[in-house]
Amino acid sequence: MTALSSSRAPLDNDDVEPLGLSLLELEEEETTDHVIGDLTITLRGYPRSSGQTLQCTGETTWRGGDLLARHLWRRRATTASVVEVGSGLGLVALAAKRLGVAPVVVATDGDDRALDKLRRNCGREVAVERLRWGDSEDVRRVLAHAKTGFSLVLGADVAYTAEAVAPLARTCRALLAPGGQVIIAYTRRHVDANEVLEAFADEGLVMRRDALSDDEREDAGDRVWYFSLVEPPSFESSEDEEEEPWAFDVEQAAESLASEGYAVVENATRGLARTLRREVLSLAEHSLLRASPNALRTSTGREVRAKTNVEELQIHIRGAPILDDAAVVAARNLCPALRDFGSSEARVLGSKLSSKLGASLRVDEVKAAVHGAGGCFPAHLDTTDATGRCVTGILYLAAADVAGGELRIYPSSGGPPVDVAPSLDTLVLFSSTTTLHRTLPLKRGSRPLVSFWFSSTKPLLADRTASNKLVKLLHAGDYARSFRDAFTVDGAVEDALALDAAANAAAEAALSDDERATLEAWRRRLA
Ligand SMILES: O=C(O)CCC(=O)C(=O)O
Ligand SMILES: [Fe+2]
Repeated sequence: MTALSSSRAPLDNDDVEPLGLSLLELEEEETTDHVIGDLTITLRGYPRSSGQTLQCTGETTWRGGDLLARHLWRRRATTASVVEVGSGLGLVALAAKRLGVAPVVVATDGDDRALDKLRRNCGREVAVERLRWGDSEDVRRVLAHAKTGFSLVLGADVAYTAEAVAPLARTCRALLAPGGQVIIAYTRRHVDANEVLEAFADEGLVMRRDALSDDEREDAGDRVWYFSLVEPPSFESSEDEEEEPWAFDVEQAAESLASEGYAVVENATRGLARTLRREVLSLAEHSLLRASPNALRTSTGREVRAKTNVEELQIHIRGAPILDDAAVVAARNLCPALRDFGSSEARVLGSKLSSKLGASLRVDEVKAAVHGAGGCFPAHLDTTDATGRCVTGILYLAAADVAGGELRIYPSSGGPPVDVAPSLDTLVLFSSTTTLHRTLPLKRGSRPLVSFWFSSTKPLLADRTASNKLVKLLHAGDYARSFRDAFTVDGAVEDALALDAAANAAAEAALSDDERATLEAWRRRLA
């Protein structure tokens, strides 16, 4: 079984070794009846219990398949054409055909043994094609049955190894017609549901977990769910996708990110910034942005001061649970470039950075924001490592009339702060975990931007925690000022700042001789 085959999860348990195909010879095939509403579908294949030991499990049926077939029966919706990926014995495809879901139904599998049984079960009723996920030749052959793509793409129990999920998602995307729907019955096994959702989102297929009906929940227990598309993906011509969206040397930026902890690029896009600016401003006009949840908090998390004059909306989050939010759905419909940014431009940037940095970056979040008069972020790090976020990107979208509102970066090298004007089409990338930054108060105009974060499962930028302690001491005055600039100062803010000053004094007293020497050299250089 190769990663591209569409056979199904063989094992419930990672500890169970696949015993090899020879075992197939020992198993007796059997005929089983599957009751789908008022239909009975008879299939020949290996008994379900053998799924625990067989390597090739397209030859038995699985609970996700029963459930998906029943879902079609309950749904009673008709459509133009159906394709099933990883059909196995053919239950879902046969149900689709016999329920009259569509005049065109195509069953597929990537595994030769499964295909034999699939062909036998489907007879002349349902067309059967070999489809190895990610294989464009196979996709082309399947698409011969529905020239503009299939209006319904189905898959049951198809997310069985982590490596197979990306080719699966790509294949579903390639088979889908404009305006079509994808329904995946997912069974919780080795691959986390969020990984599946992310892989589909990476292909522009933003899906969510659907609620099961009571009957379905009874059948499915707590291990099977459906995912379906929240919104149709965009179907711009594929040439557009191929075109490089970024107008700068990403390798060079990656180098600077790795060595300095940040990179600043002007004229970063080929016209995208203008479109995004229009879209982000339209979100503000439609009152779809919300007050920033950032606040000044005590070390116990209690909010001391809310953040003012900053409004924002998360647009893309991996796993996409946020799409239950009506404002986000409205925003995504209103703003196609913003909607696609996470799965197209940001993703392209992430994969280019990845190859340079030797890691695998994926888009973790995309957020649109508009900062108004006085809006300002105090000095902070974006994350302290637990979330796996490693790189922050901000694409600034302000017009020429903007004054103030610079991003101030405090380099880990101990050099002077770097101020970046939030001008249209300026992109900043920096280390989310180690680059201390703030913004300066906005004096005139507004400050629209798109910020995004990449995560990685392994650390890819040098750990600068040690030097950052010194950076914070080096800029302690500006650090404190940034809080006064960002929040209306009252007794509680003064108390927080006094605590911070005491913490700095203690940290400075505890420095090693080497650290003290470094800090003093930095101070002399800045003076
Ligand atoms: O608006 C900016 O330039 C930076 C905002 C920021 O630091 C953040 O959202 O974490
Ligand atoms: Fe930040």
